[in-house]
Amino acid sequence: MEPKSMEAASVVLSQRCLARLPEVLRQAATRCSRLYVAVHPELPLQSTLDSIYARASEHAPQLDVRVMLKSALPHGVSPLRAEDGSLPPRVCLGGTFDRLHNGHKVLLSRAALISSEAIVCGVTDGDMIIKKTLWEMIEPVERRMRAVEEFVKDVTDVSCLLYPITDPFGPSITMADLNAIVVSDETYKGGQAVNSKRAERGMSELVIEKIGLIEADDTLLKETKLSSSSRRKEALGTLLKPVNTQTRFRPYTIGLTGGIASGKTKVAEDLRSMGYTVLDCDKIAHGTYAAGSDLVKQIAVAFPSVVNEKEEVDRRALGNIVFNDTAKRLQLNALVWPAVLRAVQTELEKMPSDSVVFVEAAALVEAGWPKDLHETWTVFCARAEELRRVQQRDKLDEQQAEARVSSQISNRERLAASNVAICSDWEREVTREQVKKAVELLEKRRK
Ligand SMILES: CC(C)(COP(=O)(O)OP(=O)(O)OC[C@H]1O[C@@H](n2cnc3c(N)ncnc32)[C@H](O)[C@@H]1O)[C@@H](O)C(=O)NCCC(=O)NCCS
Ligand SMILES: Nc1ncnc2c1ncn2[C@@H]1O[C@H](COP(=O)(O)OP(=O)(O)OP(=O)(O)O)[C@@H](O)[C@H]1O
Repeated sequence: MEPKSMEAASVVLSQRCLARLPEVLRQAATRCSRLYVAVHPELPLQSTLDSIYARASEHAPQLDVRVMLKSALPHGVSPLRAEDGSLPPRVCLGGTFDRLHNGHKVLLSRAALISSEAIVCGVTDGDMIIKKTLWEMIEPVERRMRAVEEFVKDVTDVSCLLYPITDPFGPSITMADLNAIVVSDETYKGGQAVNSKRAERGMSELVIEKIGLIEADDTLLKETKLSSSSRRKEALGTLLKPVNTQTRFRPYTIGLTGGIASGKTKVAEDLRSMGYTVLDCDKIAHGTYAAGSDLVKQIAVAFPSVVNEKEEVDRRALGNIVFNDTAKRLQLNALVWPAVLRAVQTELEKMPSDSVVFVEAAALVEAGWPKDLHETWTVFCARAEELRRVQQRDKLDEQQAEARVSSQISNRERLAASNVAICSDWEREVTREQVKKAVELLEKRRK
C-alpha cells in the first residue's frame, strides 16, 4: 500500500451525509489507512454499520474502516433482550479471522452490540484451516487473535475472551453461561449444530443471531463474497514482512526457494527473461565437489569410504549413505551448505554492487540462509498438486511421491521465513503475473 498522509482519521456519519458515503470512503482511502466512523444517534446503529462495511468493501476495499460502538449504546438498536429485559451477558462466535475483513467486522460488531458483558470468540487453527484455499498463508493463530482483540477494544467497551479452537464448536459447547451465538448466512447451520450439541449436554439453547454476507467478486477463486482467501490471493507477490536490513551481503540478494516441483525453475526463467541474474545453487553445489576442494577434504574426514586417493567423491555412494540416515544427512548438510554459501558469495562479489541478484536454492530455509539474504521469496503449490506433479514428472507412484514431499519442510514453514510468496496452483500466466507484481514492488522499494 502507498504511504498515506494520515495513519487514521475519523468522520461522523449523519442522515445528511449518508448519500455521500461512497464518496467519503473513496476520499478517505486516498488520505488515510484507517477510518473511524461514529454514527450519529439519529441513525439506527445496527443497520447503518452493516451498510457502512458493505459500502466500504465496494468503494474502498483497502481502507481499514472501524464503526464505533463505544458511546453508541443505547442507540436506536433493537437489542436482543432476555425475558427480563436484560441484554445477553455473553455472546459467542467463531471464525478463522485471517486478514480481518469487513464481513468479520460486521460479525464482531453485532456480537458486541447484543452483549452486555463479554464476547467469547473461538479462533480456528490446526485441522480446521488446512482445507482452505492458500491455507499455507494463513497468519499464525496468535496474530489473528490479537487482530480480533484489537478491533473489539477499538470499537467497543465490551470485553473479548479469545480461544484458539481446533473443532467447529470450541467454548460454545463447554461454557454454560452463554446466551447467544452470532453467525452469518453461510454459517447458520454451524450455529444450529452448536445448539444440538448443547442440548445433548443438557445446556441451554443459544439465540442465533444472523448477519448477511458482504458480497464481492473473485473470478479466479470463484468466490462471490468478500473472503480471506481472496485477501490471501491478493497478498501473493506483495511484501509479507519487512526485508532484512541487517545483512552484509552485497549486492542486493534475494533467495528463491520452494519445495519439489513447486515451480521454482519456471519462476527463475521468468526472472531471467525480465533481465535479472539468477544463480543456480544446484550448479554451484556441483562445483564445490571438485576434486581436492576444501569441501572434499572435510567429507574425507566425515565419510572416509566415499573419497578416493585422487580426492574425488563417489557421489552415488555418498547418496546411499545419507538418504538412509537422517543424522548422516544433517552431518553432510552442515558441511555442504556453508561451502555452497561461500561459493555463492564469491559469485556475488563479481556482480555490480547496485544490482539485484536472485539465488535459487531448494533447501535455502533449511540451511538458515534467510538471515544472510535481503529477501526470501518462496514458490509453492497446494500439497495435492505437488504430489500430482512429482508423480507425473518423476514417474513415481503415489507412495514414493508422498515420501519425497514429506521428507521436505512444509510450505507453511518456508513461508514463515519468506518476504514474498508466489503460488503456482493456477495457469502458468497467473504465476507470471505474480512474478511481475513482485518485481514491480521490489523495484519500487529499492528506489
Ligand atoms: C466453524 C467456524 C467457526 C469456522 O469459521 P470460518 O473458517 O468460516 O471463519 P471465517 O474467518 O472465514 O469467517 C468467520 C465468520 O465470518 C463470516 N463471514 C466471512 N465472510 C463474510 C462476509 N463476506 N460477510 C459476512 N460474514 C462473513 C463467516 O460466515 C463466519 O461466520 C464457523 O464457520 C462456524 O461454523 N460458525 C458457527 C459455529 C461457531 O461459531 N462455532 C465456534 C463458537 S466459539
Ligand atoms: N502455474 C505453474 N507455474 C509453474 N510451474 C507449473 C505451473 N503449472 C504447472 N507447472 C509445472 O510444475 C512442474 C515443476 O516446475 P519446476 O520444474 O519449475 O519446479 P521446481 O520447483 O524447479 O522443481 P524441482 O526443484 O523439483 O526441480 C513443471 O512440470 C511445470 O511445468
